[in-house]
Amino acid sequence: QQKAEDVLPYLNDRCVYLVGMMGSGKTTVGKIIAEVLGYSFFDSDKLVEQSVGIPSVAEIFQVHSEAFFRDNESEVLRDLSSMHRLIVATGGGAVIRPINWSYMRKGLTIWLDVPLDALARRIAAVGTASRPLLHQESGDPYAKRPMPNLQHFLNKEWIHMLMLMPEYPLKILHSNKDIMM
Ligand SMILES: Nc1ncnc2c1ncn2[C@@H]1O[C@H](COP(=O)(O)OP(=O)(O)OP(=O)(O)O)[C@@H](O)[C@H]1O
Ligand SMILES: O=C(O)C1=C[C@@H](O)[C@@H](O)[C@H](O)C1
Repeated sequence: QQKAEDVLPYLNDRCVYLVGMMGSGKTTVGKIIAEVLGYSFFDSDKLVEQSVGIPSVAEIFQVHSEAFFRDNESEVLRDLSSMHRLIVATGGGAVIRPINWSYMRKGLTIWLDVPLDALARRIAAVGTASRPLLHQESGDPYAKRPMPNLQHFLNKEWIHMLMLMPEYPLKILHSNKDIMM
């Protein structure tokens, strides 16, 4: 609570955008930070699903296209950028479009950095059916296309902070909120 009180004046009601690779923990971490700060939590993928009326990102890619999903994602991020006191877990691919940077830079952006092998383990644990980018082509999509990994974005001035996320047993992650701040 003390740390939250230290951070809140610095944030000055700005939104916090969590960015990073698929499975890096944006939702998990975002909900904890929102609870600690007393901010509202939003998941931009979920908002796109609601606005399009299709219940999963994988289905939106299938029924329409990735470009359609990205257009809607940009609209969602634009709308969120005029709001305050939100913690936003963005989609793993949101950082690909420069227009999204201009929305997110109005708040504070935090890149969650997780080693690739940990990401692979997490994604494998829940299966890849809900991961459209892993189904687009054979081979390793993280290697084949310009995936939003840290090397591409570290020098961007709109990434304000880097949070190195070690593997935590989830019980510890949720019970010791101090490690987030
Ligand atoms: N620090 C952590 N240590 C161990 N497991 C974690 C950690 N953070 C998240 N996880 C686990 O990794 C998985 C992915 O987490 P989460 O859904 O929060 O990621 P995300 O970045 O929001 O993913 P998405 O690409 O779906 O938006 C979940 O099963 C979650 O429980
Ligand atoms: O899981 C996936 O494959 C994806 C989910 C969304 O976050 C998208 O932003 C991402 O580009 C693709």
